[in-house]
Amino acid sequence: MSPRSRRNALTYFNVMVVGFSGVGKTSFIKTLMAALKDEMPKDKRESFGSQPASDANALSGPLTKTQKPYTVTSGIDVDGEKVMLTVIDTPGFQTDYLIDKQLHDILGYIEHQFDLTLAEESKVKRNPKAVDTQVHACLYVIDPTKRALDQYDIRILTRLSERVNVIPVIGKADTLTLAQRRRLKPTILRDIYTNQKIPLYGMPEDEEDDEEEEEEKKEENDDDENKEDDNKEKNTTNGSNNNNKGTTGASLEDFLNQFNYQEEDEETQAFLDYLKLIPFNVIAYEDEPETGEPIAMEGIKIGRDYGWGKIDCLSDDTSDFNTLKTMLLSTHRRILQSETVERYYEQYRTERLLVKRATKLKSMDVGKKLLDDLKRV
Ligand SMILES: Nc1nc2c(ncn2[C@@H]2O[C@H](COP(=O)(O)OP(=O)(O)OP(=O)(O)O)[C@@H](O)[C@H]2O)c(=O)[nH]1
Repeated sequence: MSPRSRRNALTYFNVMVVGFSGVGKTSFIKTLMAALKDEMPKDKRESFGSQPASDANALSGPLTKTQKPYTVTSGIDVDGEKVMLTVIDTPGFQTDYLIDKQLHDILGYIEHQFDLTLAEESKVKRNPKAVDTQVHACLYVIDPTKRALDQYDIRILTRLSERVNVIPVIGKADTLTLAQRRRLKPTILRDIYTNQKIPLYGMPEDEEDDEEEEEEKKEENDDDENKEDDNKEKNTTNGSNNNNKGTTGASLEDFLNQFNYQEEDEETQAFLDYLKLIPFNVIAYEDEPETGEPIAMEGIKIGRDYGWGKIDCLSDDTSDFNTLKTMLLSTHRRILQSETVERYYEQYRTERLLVKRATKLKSMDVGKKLLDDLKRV
């Protein structure tokens, strides 16, 4: 697509926010929408025309507990490109008993969007204006009161990452001191990368299928001169085109230390920047209890007032909110979109086809058996 037609085309980008109850999911979404609204003049917003169905009023008024998933949509301009951003808020996880049921519902929502694409693809005449509702990214908001991920977080993250690009975020980061932030981050990463090997978005993968391993060994024997390159190819990053692999038992920091940032291409640099920052620390704005609007503060549009000090939610000095926003909407958006199609949707489609084939074969077997039985009668 030429840069010009890319500018005119409308692209859909859908982000889901998931986590335990009370970690600040709805507040984060309100902060994101407020920040985007602030960046984009009203007339430009209106130029997007009709928007996909969304619960436009869901974010207005005082904060309440989210009871069922809902979406909020906003047309935004990203580097001259029209993006229809939809954010999906989900009810927070609560008790052990409900976690699997809630997880099942969330995964069901994600899979339903794949089914919609499958149905559209199987039409003789496809709708060129079909809305892309696939979930391109899922922010998992981690409870800042935890010292590390617990078994539930690990279970949820593992299941989610089978279907969607999962990005870890620490909510309410203002409730942590700098030392606490510094301790929590590596602990979370150790669990995700070193101990549990959960393939979240961008995570280096160290598991190779046997075929690949054998091929590499063969290549090493065949061409000694290419040894150095082959070693580099032992690394692969989830969601990236580069082939950089982690080493079993090593930390994410060890993995990152293998790179010479300046010498890498733009996409690898984008991944290195991302991996250095996860899990992102975010702080949501403080709302007026009656209206739900940001509290009024001199010189700060969206922030929090502690009495002893104020913070600007958009300032890079206090949180990673701004960086996360840029990463999602600008530097990583296209990769997240293509990963959704190439990795998750394709995987889902293959699974569905296999199930269909197995059912067909089973019914053929049953039919054949019936015929055989009838012949015998
Ligand atoms: N200090 C602080 N408080 C926050 C922040 N974000 C949200 N809160 C507060 O945390 C409480 C819960 O926030 P919500 O946004 O409703 O949390 P949620 O995860 O959507 O909760 P559920 O709807 O139950 O799933 C509210 O009292 C918010 O004001 C934050 O960044 N810092």
